[in-house]
Amino acid sequence: MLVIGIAGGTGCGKTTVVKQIVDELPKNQVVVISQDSYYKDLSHLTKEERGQVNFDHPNSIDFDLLIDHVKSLKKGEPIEIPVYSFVEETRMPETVTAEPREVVIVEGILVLSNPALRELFDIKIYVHADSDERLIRRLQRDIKERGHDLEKVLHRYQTAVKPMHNQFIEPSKEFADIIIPNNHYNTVAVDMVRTIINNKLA
Ligand SMILES: Nc1ncnc2c1ncn2[C@@H]1O[C@H](COP(=O)(O)OP(=O)(O)O)[C@@H](O)[C@H]1O
Ligand SMILES: Nc1ccn([C@@H]2O[C@H](COP(=O)(O)O)[C@@H](O)[C@H]2O)c(=O)n1
Repeated sequence: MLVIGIAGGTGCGKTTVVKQIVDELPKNQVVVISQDSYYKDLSHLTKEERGQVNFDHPNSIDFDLLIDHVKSLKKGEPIEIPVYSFVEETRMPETVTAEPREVVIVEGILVLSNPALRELFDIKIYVHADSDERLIRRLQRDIKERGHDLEKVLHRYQTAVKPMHNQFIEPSKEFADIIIPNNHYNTVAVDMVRTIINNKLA
């Protein structure tokens, strides 16, 4: 089994890069786990209280469960991935079953910042895009897909996203084996990662 960690700031293109990698591999060879699925359950808080949470701090993530799940997959055991709602800003009651596969991809802003999780990765990738580019992408996505308004996105960006990026995410770049520049779509880098995966699997 090959376990790949893919980190990078919000809007850098992690999900897009993962999709580009996975699209070229046989479906039954890959399982993708998103750190976003492991936001802690906040159903005991009101929606307004949940809106005040710093979702970019490592404490907002249930890393213990995420680490347990990666270890289970490595042992060949299936896992029950929590379902997270960005609109409700909490965990949903249902889970999704994921089976172990030859390639396991774990993607999320903080996946290279946690030492115990990092240790489980065979390949560590950091996707880089400049902060202005990421903010533009984030604004478009959060307004369109996550039901936030302009003021909320900008407030969060200034109070949580940017400071946490500088404190935890950007410094985790030093642990990466590969850094993918993604201000523009980077097909060459994606091809190289695919080749590395195919060589490892051969
Ligand atoms: N290289 C790129 N150039 C322009 N837009 C991009 C690029 N990569 C991703 N995007 C767009 O930016 C937004 C955020 O990308 P996404 O892959 O969801 O980032 P992340 O998972 O890192 O938050 C999406 O709308 C996506 O289509
Ligand atoms: N309820 C939430 C939970 C998280 N976020 C933001 O998601 C970002 C991480 O996801 P990416 O796909 O962008 O990597 C993170 O920056 C959180 O601020 C949110 O907006 N609402």
